[in-house]
Amino acid sequence: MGRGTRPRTGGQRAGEAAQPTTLSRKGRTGGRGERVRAQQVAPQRRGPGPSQPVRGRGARSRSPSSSCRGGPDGPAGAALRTPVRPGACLPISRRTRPLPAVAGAMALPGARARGWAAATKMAQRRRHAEDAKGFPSTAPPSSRAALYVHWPYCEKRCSYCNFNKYVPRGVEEAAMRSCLVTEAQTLLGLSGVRRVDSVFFGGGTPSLASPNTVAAVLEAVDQAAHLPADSEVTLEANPTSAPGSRLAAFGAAGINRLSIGLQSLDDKELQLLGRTHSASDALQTLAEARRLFPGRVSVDLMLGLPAQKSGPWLRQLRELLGYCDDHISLYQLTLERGTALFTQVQRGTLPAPDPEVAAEMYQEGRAVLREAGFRQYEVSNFARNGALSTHNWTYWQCGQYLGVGPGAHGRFVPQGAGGHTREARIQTLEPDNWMKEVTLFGHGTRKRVPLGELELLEEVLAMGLRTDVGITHQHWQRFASQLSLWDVFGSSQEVKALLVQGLLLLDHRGLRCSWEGLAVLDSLLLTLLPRLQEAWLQRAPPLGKGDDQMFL
Ligand SMILES: C[S@@+](CC[C@H](N)C(=O)[O-])C[C@H]1O[C@@H](n2cnc3c(N)ncnc32)[C@H](O)[C@@H]1O
Ligand SMILES: C[S@@+](CC[C@H](N)C(=O)[O-])C[C@H]1O[C@@H](n2cnc3c(N)ncnc32)[C@H](O)[C@@H]1O
Ligand code: SF4
Repeated sequence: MGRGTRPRTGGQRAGEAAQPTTLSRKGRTGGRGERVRAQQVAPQRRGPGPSQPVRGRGARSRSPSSSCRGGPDGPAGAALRTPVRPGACLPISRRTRPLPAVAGAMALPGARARGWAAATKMAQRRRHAEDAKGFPSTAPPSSRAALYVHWPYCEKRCSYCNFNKYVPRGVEEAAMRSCLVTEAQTLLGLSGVRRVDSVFFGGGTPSLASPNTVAAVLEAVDQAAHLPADSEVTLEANPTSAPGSRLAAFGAAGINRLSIGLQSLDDKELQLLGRTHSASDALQTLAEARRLFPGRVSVDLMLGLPAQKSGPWLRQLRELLGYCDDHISLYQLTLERGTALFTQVQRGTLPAPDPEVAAEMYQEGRAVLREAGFRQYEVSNFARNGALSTHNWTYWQCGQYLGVGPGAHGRFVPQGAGGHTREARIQTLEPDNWMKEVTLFGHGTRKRVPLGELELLEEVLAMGLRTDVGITHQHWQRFASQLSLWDVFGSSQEVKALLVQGLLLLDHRGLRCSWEGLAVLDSLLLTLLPRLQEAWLQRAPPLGKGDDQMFL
């Protein structure tokens, strides 16, 4: 099938948790407002607006998987117009408009003043204490979770970025640290989680935070739950904010995996993106990171920039192969309304990125990585030597995760809320407001949305198919014990057509995309999601409340 003959897409936007179809459903949030307040959620100010529903016409034409991290993202229909959208890793996408910088705060106090010794000591204490606790590694899913921590500050606004980030004059780091610790403790308590399998410090630019802050959060997590020494603990690092000595201090604080925002190996492109680093800065950081965290360094590389051509980009990728470690993420640029790049393209001072060229880059790029021994384990993510990101894997497998910090997202079953219903949560976006709320309530949750049965299944489908293993029968049954994958998809003629075209596989293992299918996942979901909705509505009535699903 030639290019352009079928709707193509690939995934979601870079760097976000691919998830909640739910938080973004119009009409669902309104009626819950009162209940939410009654549940003592911190007062709402503003935040991500409602996004497109998953069902209905608008939703069909956009990719559910494109809503990756904190809010609705790309324009409706982007999934059809855009050939591939590799990118994002987390659930919700965000319509988080960057808010004004925090004014009048002091410059980086905290760790720099205190030195790294405290951080190192804390990390060591954590490691030693764990054996004594004797936690079973086979804790039930309801008592396990991943934990995301959002550091909302950056040195400078990149021209393309619409994440929840702020460029302050200074940061009240001690206050921020204390609030992150408090919120982590509160959410761990609310969730009843007793074991944290991974922690991810994302942003913003968490490599601007002090290692003391990272250590304090990890210490709190370990005390409130249990953080095994071999848990994956990732930090996103920007090249210019992460010299070797600082990276080492993060290692001493408990970080054991780094995700470097390299973005490009072309200085002109880096300038266009408004990055503060050069290609040589990026390579130097990468080399230092590999020395300190061998086998546990990832790089983000962007594609589909205005005027970018496939040949030179592939040369960059090949060059990168000479320097990189065992994990690479390829993120297609999403032109975000409200960013400098969007305005430049809108005014015609820059050409719009060509989706056909981006599709070509993605297809050829993934082939290059395959040849180099990388497994494409997810739409945008490639690993060799088993270096998959376990944190992001939890999101794709619809495991529980807690979101700590301004604008963080989480999904977990709150204890004491009368049962097993999983909730999507989003924390208040603006850091000062979030800190006030954490101080008052112990957390800055601004929205809680219980996930309905069908919504959860839609997520299991849309998220699971992003991975190369797809959805096994066993995995599906954890969420839908009375509706098998065969029941849902086995008799659909439309699904059969996708199987015949070799885009999808449904067999004794479960449902998954083929290599070709993974690159056009969003278009497959246009068929699969409605089929799931139909089958779910026609299913035999459940025996009793909660009998047909486990919401874990
Ligand atoms: C851009 S991805 C980069 C991942 C990187 N390529 C890697 O392999 O580690 C950032 C990750 O942070 C997490 N994340 C980002 N924003 C988040 C948010 N607001 N709430 C929860 N998790 C978030 C997700 O796990 C997402 O995959
Ligand atoms: C939000 S950043 C946070 C980490 C760090 N500050 C950095 O810049 O690498 C995480 C990733 O999201 C990607 N990203 C942000 N906005 C994007 C967009 N509009 N399109 C594609 N990728 C984007 C960045 O390139 C980066 O690799
Ligand atoms: S440094 Fe990262 S989070 Fe900050 S503006 Fe740039 S891309 Fe966005």
